Amino acid sequence: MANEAQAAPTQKKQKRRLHPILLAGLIIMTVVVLIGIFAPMWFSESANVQSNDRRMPISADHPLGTDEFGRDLFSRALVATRLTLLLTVAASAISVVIGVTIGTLVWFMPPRVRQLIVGANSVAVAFPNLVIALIIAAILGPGAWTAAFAVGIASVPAFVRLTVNMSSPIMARDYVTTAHLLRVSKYKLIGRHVLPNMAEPLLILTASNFAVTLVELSGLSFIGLGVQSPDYDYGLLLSDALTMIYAQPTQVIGPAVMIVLAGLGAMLIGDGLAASSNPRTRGQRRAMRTGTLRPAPAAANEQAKEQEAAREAAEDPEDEIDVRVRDLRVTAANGTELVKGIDFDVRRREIVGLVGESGSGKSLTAMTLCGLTPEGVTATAGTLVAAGHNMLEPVSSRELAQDIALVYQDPMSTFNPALKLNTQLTEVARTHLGMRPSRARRKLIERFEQLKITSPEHRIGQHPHELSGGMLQRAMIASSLLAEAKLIVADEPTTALDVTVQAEVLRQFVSATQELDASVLFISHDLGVVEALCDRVLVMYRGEIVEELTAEQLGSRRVEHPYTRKLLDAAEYVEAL
Ligand SMILES: Nc1ncnc2c1ncn2[C@@H]1O[C@H](COP(=O)(O)OP(=O)(O)OP(=O)(O)O)[C@@H](O)[C@H]1O
Repeated sequence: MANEAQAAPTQKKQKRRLHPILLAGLIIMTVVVLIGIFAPMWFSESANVQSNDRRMPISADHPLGTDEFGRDLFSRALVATRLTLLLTVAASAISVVIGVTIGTLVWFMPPRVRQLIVGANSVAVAFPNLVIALIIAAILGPGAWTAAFAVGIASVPAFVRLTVNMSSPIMARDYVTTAHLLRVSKYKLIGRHVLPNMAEPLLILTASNFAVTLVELSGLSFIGLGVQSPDYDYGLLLSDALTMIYAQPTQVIGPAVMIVLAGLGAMLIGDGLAASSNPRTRGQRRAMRTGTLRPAPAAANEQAKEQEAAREAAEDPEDEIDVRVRDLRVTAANGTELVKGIDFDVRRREIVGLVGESGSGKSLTAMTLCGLTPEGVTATAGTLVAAGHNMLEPVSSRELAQDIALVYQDPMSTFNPALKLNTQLTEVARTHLGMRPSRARRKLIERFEQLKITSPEHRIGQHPHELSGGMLQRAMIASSLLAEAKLIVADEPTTALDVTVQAEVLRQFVSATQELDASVLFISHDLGVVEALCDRVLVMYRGEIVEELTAEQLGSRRVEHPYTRKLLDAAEYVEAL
């Protein structure tokens, strides 16, 4: 208990910790913004008033020297920050507002018009932003705000694409359909249901795009299409410096450093946001760093003995253990015990079913086993070994991604709607197994064929919203087989499948796992499926494993616990209907 009490405040403190990349980006960006606010107040005179100290070299008075009019170059680089930031913010706002508006409104247009707009947008995305910005700026003529407009418009297609892809699965959700039927106005529908559900990826794109916008605006000013003298931004300062590059090369330092600093800050914020929102890394941080998963407060030597036994078992070829769980407890924030000290093993090549009614704790067990303890709960265990890894100690995400594959219950929320299937499903194989993209693609097509996905070559080039729920579920199973993991944890992997394809998909799934020598923890409500598929079955009831059965015992109905009996009776009743 003392352990628990001590851990709680630490947990609270660590929960607020930002991702290090995001923190670095925010610090850099804060410095740049402060420069933008205060530099024009403090350095305006030395930056703008001409003096006789012309072309002075670097000195204590002039850290970057002076230009041909005697103006301090250090001050000019700092003062230029405000206009540069203002123009970048304006351009970014144009891209976001117009892009998101078009991307959401297309869903209220007739299908043909929508296809036309989405098609035209795909063509626009293929053009480099800078080329589009140059054309618009050349048509509108030179000027700071016309350059901001041109650069802003050039990034609109990227936002349209993201919004269309993100909003597509949201528009198909039941609550949106219901709101539509209830005649909720389209603006309310967008504001209440669509935009909040895609705020995170939009924020990531906005931050990353900010850096690109800043560089493009500087580029336009550099070639004379952006900010015009006597105003100046980083681009114009660089342009002035270029004419003096041989006589006074130090003149480029100020604007160059500032462009890099501001761009780096924005990029790091984008990357940091993306890393924080990645479920795999986010789960790992929660599990490993926030202390939501920790060793049970048992006697330390007892625990060490258990873990040693688990390691030995894993090394013994006669008795290979892929999963060993001892005294796993999951507790909600209000103190309710959701999983109450369960024990089980899964041996190599074994398929173990975990059955139980809704809310019995199956998913919590599976997620905690994979190091993905959900937010709001605390897990403790005496031993927790998954795919040979001691999950109570930090395990690298690379090793986890390689050795444990997860098939989630809800395929719709698992996929990134902005990426094509090939890109996201082959990610682990490419990045962690070092597979060449062409090989990963070929293997994915083979797995799609094995799982009866029609036109696999065409399907892998599609976005998730273009596939049905059942197809996505099969695609997810296919990707779990691609990584050649040692342990596959499948949480209701066939719920969205038609019964006619379910049997065939499960057969192929089993034969693939055998071919890969993988062990499987298979979670299901369906006793029939579990009976046909699994070597052993664990029956879970209100957070406890109440009975463990072999497939044979289940088949011959030799069960003891009244709850298992009830489950069987219910399954037979459904079959008889
Ligand atoms: N993050 C959480 N915070 C608090 N309680 C939770 C959390 N996740 C799950 N629970 C609760 O824990 C219990 C077990 O949930 P779990 O998702 O493991 O059930 P399950 O057996 O997998 O059910 P289902 O088959 O419906 O998915 C439920 O009462 C659920 O409400």
